[in-house]
Amino acid sequence: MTDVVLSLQNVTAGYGQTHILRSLSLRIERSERVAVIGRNGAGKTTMLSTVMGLTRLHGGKIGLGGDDISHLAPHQRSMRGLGLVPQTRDIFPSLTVEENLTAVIRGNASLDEAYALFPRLKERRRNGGTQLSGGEQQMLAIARTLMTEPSIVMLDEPLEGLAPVICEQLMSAFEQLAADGRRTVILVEQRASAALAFATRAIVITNGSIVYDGSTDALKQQPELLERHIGVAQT
Ligand SMILES: Nc1ncnc2c1ncn2[C@@H]1O[C@H](COP(=O)(O)OP(=O)(O)OP(=O)(O)O)[C@@H](O)[C@H]1O
Repeated sequence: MTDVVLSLQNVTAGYGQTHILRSLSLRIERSERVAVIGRNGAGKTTMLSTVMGLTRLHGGKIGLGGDDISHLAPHQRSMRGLGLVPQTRDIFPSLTVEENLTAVIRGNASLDEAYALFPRLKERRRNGGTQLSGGEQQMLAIARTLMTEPSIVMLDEPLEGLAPVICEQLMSAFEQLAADGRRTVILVEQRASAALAFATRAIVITNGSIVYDGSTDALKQQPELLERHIGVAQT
């Protein structure tokens, strides 16, 4: 039996009158690890922001659990378990690490859990957002989203601009997030090789349309498809 937690049905969305996503459909099941990959400008960020309610939906439906959330505001989607870690990180620069976390904490979320995932944040808990390195800011952005107790965590290019050693730490944190099956993780990444190593399912987007949706293992067996839609340099 399938347990679909997130569904997009013929979703068309964009900015102003411009359509970026073109009749996009997909169904994601509980505890899946999904990589969304594609070239710059393919529409990956637009897909996440449309799911979160931050981009205008021109047509189609978005379902969360059994409910149609197409017309809910972003905070209502957050209350229902959607969590987005935006590419822009959006931490509060004038607050300390701990204040950033406590400002959004909800339900049973705990600082201890966030600090266990990112011990570096505990060391830096009294530092202001602007005093953090890029990697620490990314850790804080992720931890902050976890404070809202999401059942679906959407990460938008979390590795962008970070040193390889930090990327490894973040990838290991994503493993922990997904490990116990409590959360569905959707990872949008330019670094396709890292995303494909993490995920069991891959979605490739080109020009706002899905050109591949299937297992990562099967995708890895199709280098010509990867080259055409992502570029060898990105993998
Ligand atoms: N706020 C906006 N207003 C108008 N057009 C936008 C806006 N944000 C993105 N776009 C356009 O939408 C298209 C898809 O952009 P999007 O950011 O979703 O792509 P992406 O696959 O996430 O790429 P990247 O890896 O560069 O972030 C691009 O043509 C982009 O220029």
